[in-house]
Parts: sequence; C-alpha cells; structure tokens
Amino acid sequence: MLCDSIAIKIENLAKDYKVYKKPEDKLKEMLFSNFFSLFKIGTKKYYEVYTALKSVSFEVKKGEIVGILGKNGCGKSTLLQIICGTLPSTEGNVVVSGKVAALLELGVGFNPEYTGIENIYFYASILGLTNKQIEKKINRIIEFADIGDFINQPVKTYSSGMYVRLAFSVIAHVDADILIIDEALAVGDAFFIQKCMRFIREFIKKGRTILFVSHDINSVINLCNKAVWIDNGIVKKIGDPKSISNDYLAELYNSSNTNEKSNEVNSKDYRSKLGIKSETTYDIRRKLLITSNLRNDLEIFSFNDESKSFGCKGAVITDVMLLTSDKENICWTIGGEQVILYIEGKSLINISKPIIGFCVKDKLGQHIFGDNTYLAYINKSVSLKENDLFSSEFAFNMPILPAGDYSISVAIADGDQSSHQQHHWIHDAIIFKSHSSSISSGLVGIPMQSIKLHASSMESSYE
Ligand SMILES: Nc1ncnc2c1ncn2[C@@H]1O[C@H](COP(=O)(O)OP(=O)(O)OP(=O)(O)O)[C@@H](O)[C@H]1O
Repeated sequence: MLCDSIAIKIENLAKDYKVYKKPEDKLKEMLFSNFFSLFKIGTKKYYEVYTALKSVSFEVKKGEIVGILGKNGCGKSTLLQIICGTLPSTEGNVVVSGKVAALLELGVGFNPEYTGIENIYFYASILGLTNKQIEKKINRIIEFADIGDFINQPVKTYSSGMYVRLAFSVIAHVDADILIIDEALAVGDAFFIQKCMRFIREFIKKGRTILFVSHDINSVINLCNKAVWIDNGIVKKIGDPKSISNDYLAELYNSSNTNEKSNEVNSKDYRSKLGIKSETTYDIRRKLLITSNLRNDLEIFSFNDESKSFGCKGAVITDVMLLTSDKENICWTIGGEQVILYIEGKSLINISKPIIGFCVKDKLGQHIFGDNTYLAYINKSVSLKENDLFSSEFAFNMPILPAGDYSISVAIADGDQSSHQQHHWIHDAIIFKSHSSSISSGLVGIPMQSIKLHASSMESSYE
C-alpha cells in the first residue's frame, strides 16, 4: 500500500540479465536446465549474469517531475521498463499509484503495418481506453501529433520524429496519472518539444506525475523537482536537480580519460592561413566615437583553458577568441557591433559529422543565445580526420546586454542536433563583462534598424 502522496515507490530493486556467449547456448539452457534439475544431477551454466540494477530504492511524490540521469548503459531504460511493468525485476518491489502511460523505445506500442489512425486505436486500447473513449479523443490526438496526411499512412513509412509525435500525442490523451518518458523527445523538432513542454507543465499542475530520462541537463534543471543519478546500476545521488546535474557533469569530466594538453597543438600556421591575427589584441573602442555613457561596453577576458569541461575527447577545443570583422583578436567590444566568435581545436580521431557550437549565458546560468554549425553544413558535411586542426567562426552582431557578467561555453560533438556524442564541452571558456548599458529590462537589447514615432496630428514623422 502506498500513502496518498506517493505516486511511485521503488524498494531494493535489482535486475540481472542472462548473457549468452553464443546464441545456441540459450537454446541449450532451455532444453537441458529442466532435465538437469529433474534428475538432480547438478546443472551446467550456459550464461553469465550481468547485473544491470542493484538495490535501487527511491520514491516519487504525486505532482513531481523526476529526471533520471546517467551514462549510457547505467540502467536507466531497464529501470523505466520495470516501473512500466514491461520487464520483470529479479528482486525488489515497485508499487505505482494510478494509471501509467509510457513512451519508451521508438515504435513500441505501434504495429508498423497499421496507419497512424489505426495505431491510435491500437495503442490507446493497450493503454486502457475503450473504442468509444478513443473516438471522442481522436481529433485532439491527430491535431496534437500534427503530422498531416501521414496519419493515413502505415507508420513503417514514418521518420523517427513522426513516430514520437504520434506516440506522445497518444500518451498525452489517455488520462494517465503517471507519464514515463525515455529520452524519446530527443528526436522531436524544436516546435514539437515546446508543445510537449507546455503539455508537461499543465499535466503537472493537475497534480500528476512524470518520470523521464534525459541526457539534456538543461531540461532536467528547468523542468524537474528532483533528479536521480544512476551509476553502474545503483542510485548514486538523489536530490535537487541543479546540484545533482553539476555533480554528474563533473564526474563525466573526470572520467573522460584523455588528458591531452590542449595547448600543445601548434596552430600558428593554421591561423595565419585563415587570416586570424591573434597576437595583437585590438581595442575596438578606438574606432568609435566615445560620446555616450549609455554605450554598452563589453570587456572580454581571454580563453580559460582550465575551465570545467567534459566529453569523450575524440576532439579537443584548444582556443576560443572573439575577433573583429577584420579578424583581430579583441579584449573589448560594444553591444551592437559585429564580432566573430572563433573556436579552434584538434581532432584526435576521425569524426564523421562534427558539430561545433556555443552558448552565451548570464551569471544566473540563463541561456541568452547560442548557435552551432549543424544547419549551415547539413548539405555539405565536413568530416575531420585524426590529427586535423579544425576551427569555426560565428559572425554575428553582439546584442546589447544588461550590465553584469556573462560566459561563453563552447563544444564539439559528433552526430546531429538531436543525437550526438559530446567530444569536448567547455563551460565558461570565455568570460565577459558588460560594464554599462542602456538596457533596464529584458535579457538582451536588439540593435534597432530604425525607430519611428508617428502622430496623426503631425504632418511628418520623426525618425
Ligand atoms: N536484454 C539484455 N540482455 C543483456 N544485457 C542487457 C539487456 N538489456 C540491457 N542490458 C545491459 O544492461 C545495462 C543497462 O542497460 P540500459 O538499457 O538499462 O541502460 P541505459 O542507461 O538506458 O543506457 P542508454 O542511455 O544507452 O539507453 C547495459 O550494460 C546493457 O548492455
């Protein structure tokens, strides 16, 4: 029995998998194990035991969103499957209060030969709805999934994003008390993810519960009340999402075993070919009229190669600079000016689909803006060979920023926007300080093309 406030209670949960060296060993075990035990002549073991979960215990309260964090293979999916009842545990208990709907592996719950509409009936009836109830909801499910005419096509023709749209839409409409989501949203596009996030917030407001696995630390910090860090099948830590996420990232960093000293890369010739003048630090203020005390002065501190970082380090970022549009390294700029963020590094292995990106955060850790190379190179991929130097340049107009401290984190990954392996992520690679600003509210000011004020009683307008 669960007390009223608890949605999920997990006690001493353990899961052992049998791992067979050869496929025929499984058959032999099935054939002979009964025989051996029948005649009590001792048994021969045809498998190794792999313990995926050990002594896992925690509770999820009603109305909570709990994020599960952990490295690949640590046991997250195993745990969710046991909670959903699709996988038996070896030991321990799971008690859930209320109706559970889950979005686990892509395609689970769907028949690939059925159309989208047929699968809505199929999946929603597995989740406990009668045909009448589904009929009442089907228009809302189709509208939420928003996959156009594909709804009448067999789901085997769907992209992974379409699968997720349909599956999420079904679980969102079956009146579940608990939603369990296993990293599936990672393949959705940004608009759909926003729609799901709005749904999730409303769902929680109604006192319902969500348990989800995510590799996206930001969504765990922003959405969850609690985080559970699973490591090698055990619960390593439970608690406040921000502190658990920080500890988890720090451990990822420590466990990345390449201690490549990033400064060893000799990039002088490489930079001069690109026209980068890194030796001189040029103060852009000289070119500007110093007339107003509302000017947004930004002081830029140089690359900190000792900043916290993580990643598997198949490639390392070795330098980050802000340049003028003439490619001169700057230590000062002004909100509204054009700058180039230059990120340089070395690849230690072959990387087929590199993505280099950055994000600018304020001192509260709020993501102000950022970008990456993925879309710009989607049709003309650049791959990296072992020992290649690489660089990327992001040219943009620096927004006008309220006074305060800011940081630029940079990263190189391999893959695409939704699914990638992080090679090197450097937190706070560059720090900069906004000294004075005309901005009194909002996160950024956008340089205006023009500002007009009209009044019908006046003949002309003032610009
Ligand atoms: N059916 C199975 N037979 C044997 N081992 C398995 C089986 N399913 C999972 N495992 C192993 O159990 C461990 C935990 O797997 P699980 O899928 O739960 O990890 P995960 O944390 O969800 O990983 P990921 O983040 O990569 O999805 C892994 O080492 C995996 O290889």
